[in-house]
Amino acid sequence: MRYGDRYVLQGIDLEAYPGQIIGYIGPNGAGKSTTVKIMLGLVRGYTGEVKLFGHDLSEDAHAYKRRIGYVPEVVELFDNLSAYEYLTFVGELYGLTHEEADSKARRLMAMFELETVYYARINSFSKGMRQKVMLIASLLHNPDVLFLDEPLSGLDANSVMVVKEIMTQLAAQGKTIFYSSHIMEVVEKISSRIILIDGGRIVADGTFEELKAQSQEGTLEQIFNQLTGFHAYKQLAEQFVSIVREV
Ligand SMILES: Nc1ncnc2c1ncn2[C@@H]1O[C@H](COP(=O)(O)OP(=O)(O)OP(=O)(O)O)[C@@H](O)[C@H]1O
Repeated sequence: MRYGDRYVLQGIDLEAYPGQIIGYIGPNGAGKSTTVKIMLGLVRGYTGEVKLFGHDLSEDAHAYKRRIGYVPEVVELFDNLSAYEYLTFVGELYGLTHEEADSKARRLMAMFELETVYYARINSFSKGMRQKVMLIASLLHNPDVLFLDEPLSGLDANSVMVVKEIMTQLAAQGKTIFYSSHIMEVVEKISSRIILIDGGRIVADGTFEELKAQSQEGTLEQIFNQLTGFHAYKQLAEQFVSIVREV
């Protein structure tokens, strides 16, 4: 995949299966979001083959989109709508009736203790509340594949535990979850498979135990640093602070 004359993905070759939670990680700008956007049909112009549920993406975009859920990293849209309006709108886009979407959305909001703000505008919500609304929106239509970009961002400690457990249970029921995050501790614990990309290429692909054995490092953070060739964090921080202190 290239933007202009710059290649941002260079031969990403992977297959994902039902029940996998794939921690899709890499440094800023590595190409994670671009991969996800290609699979969602949001960007075109790539070369190579992308198949979802065994069908090439170019065949019938509409049919497979109903089987996908997506939580984007940055949520700015639909701020003027209430949670009720937004969730029923999304539910209907995915083929639910208004009543089905409303009933499901209302009950899922209540599970996150957000029943009292169901009719409030999203622009009055905290970051964590918005994140919960986005998670509900991505799941209303019971998708088979989920793309989650920093899904725990802004969530408090209790909600983090609930959402992690929801992901585990969804995967146990055969859903495939693509999980992009920079929080290595969570990726390490939750993923059944970890794919590390750097500079548009896959540099590691396996279970945490396999990656650990290959790299002889103890934590995913250390494996990440080793495989992306980054060791100089202390010096970098020192230089940063010394510039800050120049006045
Ligand atoms: N629309 C675009 N036009 C031009 N270049 C782009 C565009 N979108 C992304 N890029 C470039 O493609 C590269 C990969 O970006 P991408 O957003 O996929 O990275 P990422 O791994 O998701 O990063 P992050 O961890 O920061 O979210 C970056 O160098 C970025 O500048």
